[in-house]
Amino acid sequence: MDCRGKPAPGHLARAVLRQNGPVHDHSEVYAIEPVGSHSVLVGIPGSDIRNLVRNKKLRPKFSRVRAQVYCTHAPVEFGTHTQCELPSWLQGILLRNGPGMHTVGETRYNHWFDGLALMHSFTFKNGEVYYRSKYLRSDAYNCNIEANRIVVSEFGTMAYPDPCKNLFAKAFCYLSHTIPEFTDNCLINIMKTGEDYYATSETNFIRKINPHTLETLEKVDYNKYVAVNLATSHPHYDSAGNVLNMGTSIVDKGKTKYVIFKIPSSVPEKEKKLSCLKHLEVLCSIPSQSLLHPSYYHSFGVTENYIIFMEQPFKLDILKLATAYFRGVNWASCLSFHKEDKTWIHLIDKQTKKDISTKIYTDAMVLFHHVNAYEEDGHVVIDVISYSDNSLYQMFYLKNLNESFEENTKLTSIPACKRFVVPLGFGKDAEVGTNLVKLPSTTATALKEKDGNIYCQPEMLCEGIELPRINYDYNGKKYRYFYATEVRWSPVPTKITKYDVLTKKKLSWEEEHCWPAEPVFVPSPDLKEEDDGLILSSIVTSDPRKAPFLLVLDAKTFTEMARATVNVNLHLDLHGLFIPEKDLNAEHE
Ligand SMILES: CC1=C(/C=C/C(C)=C/C=C/C(C)=C/C=O)C(C)(C)CCC1
Ligand SMILES: [Fe+2]
Repeated sequence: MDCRGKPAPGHLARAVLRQNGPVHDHSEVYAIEPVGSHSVLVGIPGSDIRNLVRNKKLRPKFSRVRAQVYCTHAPVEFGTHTQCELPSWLQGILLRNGPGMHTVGETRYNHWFDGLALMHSFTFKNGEVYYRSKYLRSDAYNCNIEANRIVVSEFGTMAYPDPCKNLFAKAFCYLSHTIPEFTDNCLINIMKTGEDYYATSETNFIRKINPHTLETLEKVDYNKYVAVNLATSHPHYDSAGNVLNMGTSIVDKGKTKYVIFKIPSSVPEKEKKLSCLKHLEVLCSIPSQSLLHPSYYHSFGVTENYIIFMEQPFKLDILKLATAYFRGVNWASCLSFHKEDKTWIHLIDKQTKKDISTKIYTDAMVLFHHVNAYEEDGHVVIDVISYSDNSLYQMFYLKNLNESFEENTKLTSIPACKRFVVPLGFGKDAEVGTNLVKLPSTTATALKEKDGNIYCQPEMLCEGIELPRINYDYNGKKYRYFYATEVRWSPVPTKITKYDVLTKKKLSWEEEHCWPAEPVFVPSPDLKEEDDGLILSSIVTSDPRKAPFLLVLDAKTFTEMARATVNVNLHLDLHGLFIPEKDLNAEHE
């Protein structure tokens, strides 16, 4: 795919946020990009889902936007202005990613996860907040815009690039590769490698971006550096900033395996111009239980000494994937949940780079997000958010997200935060049937079975939460708090919650008509306790009279410190990261 793109929408709103100054400031705000021919999409009121729900017509395009900033104390009502308390140390960029455009010309994607990536940034600089959003100019985006219709397949939409061409020629082209060419519409997250930032999804492609301008840079194929067809968009980072990620290598040299790899955070001085990816190193691989049915996974866990991989029975069917194009079905239909199978818990020893030999398993489940994991007194504690089926993917079909979405999208299983505990001694000398978990703080169990396998049953921590985040300094370590959005029986989050895994108590923020995004924890520079810091979340509003805003909460008390109201339409997004000013390379500005 090498089609060249046309200018497309993007806008920047600048909002002055003065500390201890006037409590509200109706600042001059301007759009910086020429509004292109497709700009009408920028004018969609609110998030895509909100738009669908209210079934609004497209708004006319605009080239100027206004923003207001309100600095508030909690509890607040919209429009209440009190003294601003945004700390001066909050300097940097909150970068976010998610699906943004679901319609191209007359064609429409089927699934919310298909949307063309829209990146967002909130820049905190000298007491001012700047908001910017820009579509990722992926090849998928450029080809679609050029054709004025969807021509690149996404998760829930199979597209047919050239209907006028002989289908057999196309069929042959697809047959010659077992694994089809996947999209580079990197809509899920942002990854940092060294000084570079990438928009990421779950295919073999990532797209480098400029974190200051949100411009799209090189397209990188993981496959050039490591033999993977898929890779997660939830990598881990160690204290030196090295990236640890996992991908699936499908039927390569007759084998399907999960590959764990490291991308170093720096490259030798003489190679300064080269990307860290050139120094990617494979740490180890785990063979898939089945050649043609590898597990699907969205994230994985780490502790000080182990890498944790949950091989769940939510699986990709490779034969279905290879033939989906001719059968006229989407990639999503190649995933299926085998509820009668087990979920295998793999612990990979970082030192020996080997999967521990004991077989550890739990019941069938579907899991997307690991919350955190750590080692304690000879046990590995693994906190995840799991489902009892794959209804999550189902409910994000756009046909369900219409006016009656509350009825259509009732989850048949709600997300549950569960704690699994694996005893590291593996009960070599223990009797069959013994519970090997000796941690007094948990009700999770691990039973030794006749064949030496260990059967784990989790402790339920809480229900109805998704998009978990922690203070990342505690990643892989014993921790106490996580922050998440609260969802009940619908896909739309209505609260942000701080959960204390020790006391099982919750603190929440909510406001009428507010749909919060994933809460990002930013540690305070003089951090003494785990929750010394701020929570940043962008809030989409479901009432058109209420402007969306960036919310700043005190992570300790969960009280509101400030909100920056932006009079442009924010979209519901997926994931992102905060880049502290010290990590920003001023050269790119
Ligand atoms: C395109 C494509 C894929 C895309 C998956 C996506 C886009 C998943 C998004 C998951 C999210 C957002 C989960 C949230 O919890 C697959 C199935 C990996 C493989 C086939 C090609
Ligand atoms: Fe995710």
